[in-house]
Amino acid sequence: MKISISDTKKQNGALAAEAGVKAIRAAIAEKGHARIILATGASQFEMLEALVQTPDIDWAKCDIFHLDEYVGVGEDHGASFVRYLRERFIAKVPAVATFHAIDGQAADMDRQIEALNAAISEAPIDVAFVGIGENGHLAFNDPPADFETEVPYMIVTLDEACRQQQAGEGWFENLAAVPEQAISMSVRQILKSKVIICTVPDERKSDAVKGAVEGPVSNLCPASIMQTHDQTYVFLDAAAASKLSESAA
Ligand SMILES: N[C@@H]1[C@@H](O)[C@H](O)[C@@H](COP(=O)(O)O)O[C@@H]1O
Repeated sequence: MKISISDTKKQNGALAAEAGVKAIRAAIAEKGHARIILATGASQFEMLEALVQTPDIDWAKCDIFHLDEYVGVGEDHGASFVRYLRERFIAKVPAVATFHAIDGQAADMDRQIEALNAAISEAPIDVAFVGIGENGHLAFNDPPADFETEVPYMIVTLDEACRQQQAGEGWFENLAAVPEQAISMSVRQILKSKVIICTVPDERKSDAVKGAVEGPVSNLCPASIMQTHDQTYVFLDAAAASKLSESAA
């Protein structure tokens, strides 16, 4: 893992976007297109703002894969991650080649997952933008996460800490309103990305960041698995990095 620590969230997001853009441009230069995974959540706000403002990215040569979504949540809901990606990314860049959105209300969920699995398995992913949850989750793989399954997308059960974070961030009225299941990209699929750009601002993430960066690789802190990936870049603001040892900070 390569760690970057910025004074502010804004600067952190800008640096994360810049690193991601480098990987996107390299993929387009090398093979004519880029395959990109996008995460959602509060942690991605500043990175996405910087990403969509970056000039001269040939978005028509980019395939976008959606990292995770709540089961039962449709685009009319304020917490919908598809809605988030449409508003904060798709609407702000020229047309992309493909956008593989996850529909939380798909009538045939198994069929949707099969289609997503087929699409993402067609070719390697060049860059995955991810965050880390307060409970250390990677996408919606809560602890203890499945580090083994090779299935690209699957239905997962959310733990209470994760559901509390979502309610706490204001995406839902209260804990009871947060779905108990989600469709998530698997840990192994995320690790298949050539480059991983992990953007994590905020003090409330500082324990999870310490576990992910300095703790043992353990499915009790799912994000720690990124220590085993050779091109993971972790972008922290000072608050998120505040519990790291002196040497890291
Ligand atoms: N499912 C989302 C992920 O896409 C995100 O990367 C991560 C960090 O969360 P947040 O950005 O809301 O802090 O977990 C969320 O629950």
